[in-house]
Amino acid sequence: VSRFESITMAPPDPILGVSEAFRADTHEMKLNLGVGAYRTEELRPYVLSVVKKAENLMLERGEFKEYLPIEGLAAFNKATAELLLGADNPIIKQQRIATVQGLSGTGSLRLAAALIERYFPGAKVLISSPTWGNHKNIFNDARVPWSEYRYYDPKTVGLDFDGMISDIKAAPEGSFILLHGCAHNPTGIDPTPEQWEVIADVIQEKNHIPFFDVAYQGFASGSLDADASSVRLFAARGMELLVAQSYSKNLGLYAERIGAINVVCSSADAAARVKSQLKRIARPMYSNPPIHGARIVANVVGDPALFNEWKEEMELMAGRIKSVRQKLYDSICAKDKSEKDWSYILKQIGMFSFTGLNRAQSDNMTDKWHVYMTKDGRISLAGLSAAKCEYLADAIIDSFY
Ligand SMILES: Cc1[nH+]cc(COP(=O)(O)O)c(/C=N/[C@@H](CC(=O)O)C(=O)O)c1O
Repeated sequence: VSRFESITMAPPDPILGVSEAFRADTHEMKLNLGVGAYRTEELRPYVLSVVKKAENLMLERGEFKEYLPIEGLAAFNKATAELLLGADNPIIKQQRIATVQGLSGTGSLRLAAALIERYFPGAKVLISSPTWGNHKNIFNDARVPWSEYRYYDPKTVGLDFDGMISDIKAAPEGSFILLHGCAHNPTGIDPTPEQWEVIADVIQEKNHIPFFDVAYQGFASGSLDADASSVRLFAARGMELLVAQSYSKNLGLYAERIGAINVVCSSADAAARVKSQLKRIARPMYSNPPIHGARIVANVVGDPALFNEWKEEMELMAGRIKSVRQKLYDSICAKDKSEKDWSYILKQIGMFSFTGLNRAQSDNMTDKWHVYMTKDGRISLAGLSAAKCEYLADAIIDSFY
């Protein structure tokens, strides 16, 4: 008998497991709308041209592969903080931000969770209901207690703002409030600028700590600055806050695992101490981060021509998703003879559309139509081509009724 007899088979991941099922499907019309990964109109993965240019530059230079410092590549850490807050943000000059390169968004969230577990015993993290599927795993494994604040209102397929505010108000003082900086996953519903002001008010009133997950900066609206406006609003109020960043989507660096955890503190001294403890957590976890993705980001952001070309490519990617969102909406409306109001599909922003399909209806999408999506009713528009919108509209209407 094996010594590992007690280890049972783990269930497939709710998001990454969908791609596994998709690959196993041989049906010619199969469509993968599961994982949030950008695809071109031809439904192929997309390597941004600025990434290829940066990599050619790096090859020509023939750079070393020595260990990075525990906190990561300095040029990357500088660039990522400036992208987040704006290069001229006084916080940066005052050295009040602790930035540590992380293993993309997930690894950065995990570092922050470990810091919370170690230095805020008993503190809770409030996460939106629903939220990105891996948030609960990250805090569970880091042994950080969490609870949910209301976010999605199924009646309006919109934001339950009053519920959100009252749940944040009711949380124990000094809780961490996990907020999606832009392009909320899975709902695609973001607070308005006015609502962000109220969210900041209640977090300040209750002495909570804002904790942003920014995985789509520049990818949601096409503008790096617009997508960072929620974070910058809180920072401008002088609030201390945490921000996890990812370059998986906006620079297409998914498998390079490049991101960062940023902690904005009220003093440079506090930032230095926080950074030192983040390093102490990272060293036994993975020692130091991978260099390739960090160099790509630093090279793209550091070269004005590449930086501008990146912004153009982000607008292109965001533009394709917006147009395929519109085309899906038009296809559904043309086919659906009922009075149902599908406009929520248009109002949502970012990579995803929250269709409102329940578990059984989502199963029908897969079992009958070979459309792969997460069981919470989320579809990744990044995996949809204009050519497939009619087919998807048929599948959605068939599954809804
Ligand atoms: C909100 C959010 N935060 C963090 C991540 C982590 O991404 P990373 O590659 O670790 O930087 C993702 C990824 N979301 C997509 C992929 C995934 O589930 O890992 C998704 O929701 O499909 C998010 O949607």
